Amino acid sequence: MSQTTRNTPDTELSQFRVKGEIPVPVLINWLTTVAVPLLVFFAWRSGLRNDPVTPPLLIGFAVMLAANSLVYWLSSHKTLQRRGFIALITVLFTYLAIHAVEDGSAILWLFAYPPIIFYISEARVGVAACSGGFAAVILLFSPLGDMLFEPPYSSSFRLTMIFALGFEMVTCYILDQSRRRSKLGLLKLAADFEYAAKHDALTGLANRREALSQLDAEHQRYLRNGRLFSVVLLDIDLFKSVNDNYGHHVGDELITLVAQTLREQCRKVDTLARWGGEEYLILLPETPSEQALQTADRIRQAISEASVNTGQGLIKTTVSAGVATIRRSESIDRLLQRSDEALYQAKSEGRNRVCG
Ligand SMILES: Nc1nc2c(ncn2[C@@H]2O[C@H](COP(=O)(O)OP(=O)(O)OP(=O)(O)O)[C@@H](O)[C@H]2O)c(=O)[nH]1
Repeated sequence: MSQTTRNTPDTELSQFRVKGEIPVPVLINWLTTVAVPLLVFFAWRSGLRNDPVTPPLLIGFAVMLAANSLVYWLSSHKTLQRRGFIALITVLFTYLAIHAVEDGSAILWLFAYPPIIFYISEARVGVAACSGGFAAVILLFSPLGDMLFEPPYSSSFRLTMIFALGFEMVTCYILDQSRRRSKLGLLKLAADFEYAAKHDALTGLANRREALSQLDAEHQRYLRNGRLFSVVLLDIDLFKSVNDNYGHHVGDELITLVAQTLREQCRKVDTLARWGGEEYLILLPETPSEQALQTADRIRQAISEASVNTGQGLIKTTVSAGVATIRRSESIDRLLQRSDEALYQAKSEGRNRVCG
C-alpha cells in the first residue's frame, strides 16, 4: 500500500480530501453563492456610472457561475464543475484587470485568485495559472499595457501590486506543497495501518481476521454461483520441540519458511493466512475436494523438503493438514470445524500427512 501512496498522482492527490477538509464542490458552490450577489452589486454600481459594457458582462458571469453550480447539482460531475469554475474565474479576473471596474480598485480581487486556484486544482495547474496571471499583470502594468488598455494606476500602485501578487503566489505555492506532503504522509499512515490490521507481522501473510473476511466473501460467492471452494488447515509438526531445542528465534524462522513455501506453492487467488501460532489456513477459491487434497499434499511435500540453517546445522520440518470443501448450505464455522477435525485426524494418524 505504501507503494500506492508513493505513486499517487498529483491529479488524484489534489482531489483527495482528508477528513475535515472542505470538499472542492462545496467550496466552489460556496464561492459561487458569494460571487453571484457581489457581481450583481458591482454591475448595478457600474450601471450608475453609465458604463454600458460592464453591467451586462458582470451579470453574464453571475449567470454562468450559477449555471455551472446548477449543472453540478443536476449531474454531480465534479471535474466539469471544477474546470467550468476555473475557466470562468480566469476570464472574470482578466476582465477586472484590464477594465477599470470600480475606478480600477476591483483589480484588488486578483488576490483571491491564487489561493482558490491552488486549493481546487492540481499543483501544476495552479503554477501555470499563477505564472500566466503574473505575466499578464506585468504586461498590463508595462508601457505596452498602457498602449493596449487604459489602466488608471500610479507607478507605486503598480509596483506594490506586482510585488504583493508575486509574494502571494509564491506563498500559496509553498503552502500548497506542504499541504500535499502532509496528505501523502496521512495516506501512507492510513495504508500502513490498513496493512497492519490485515497482516501477520512475522510472516506477512493475512492474519486471522483478514482470513475470516476473505472466507466470508468466498462463501457469499459460493452461495451466488455455486462454485465450490476448499480450506486447508495446516500445522507444523512437533513445533514445541524446535523451540525447546533450538530457541524461539529458530522457531520463528521455521514459521517464516513455511509461509514462504506456501507462497511458492499456491496461486495468486488463494488466501494464505497465519491462523494461530504454528497453524496456517489456506483458502482455495473454486477448488473442489480432489484438487484441494492434491494441493495440500504438494504443499506438505514441499515443506518437508525445505530447511532452515541454524548454527547447529540444517533443520527440517513436516506439517499435517486437514482439508474440507464446502457442502450444500454449510456455514463457515462448520466448514472450519470439519477441516480442524481432519487436521486432528492427520496428527493422530502419525503426522506429516493430509486428511480430508
Ligand atoms: N517460535 C515461536 N513459537 C511459537 C509461536 N506461536 C506459538 N509458538 C509455540 O508453538 C508451540 C506449539 O506447540 P503444540 O501446540 O504443543 O504443538 P506441537 O509441538 O507442534 O505438536 P503437534 O501440533 O501435536 O505436532 C508452543 O510451544 C508455542 O509456544 C511463534 O510465533 N513463534
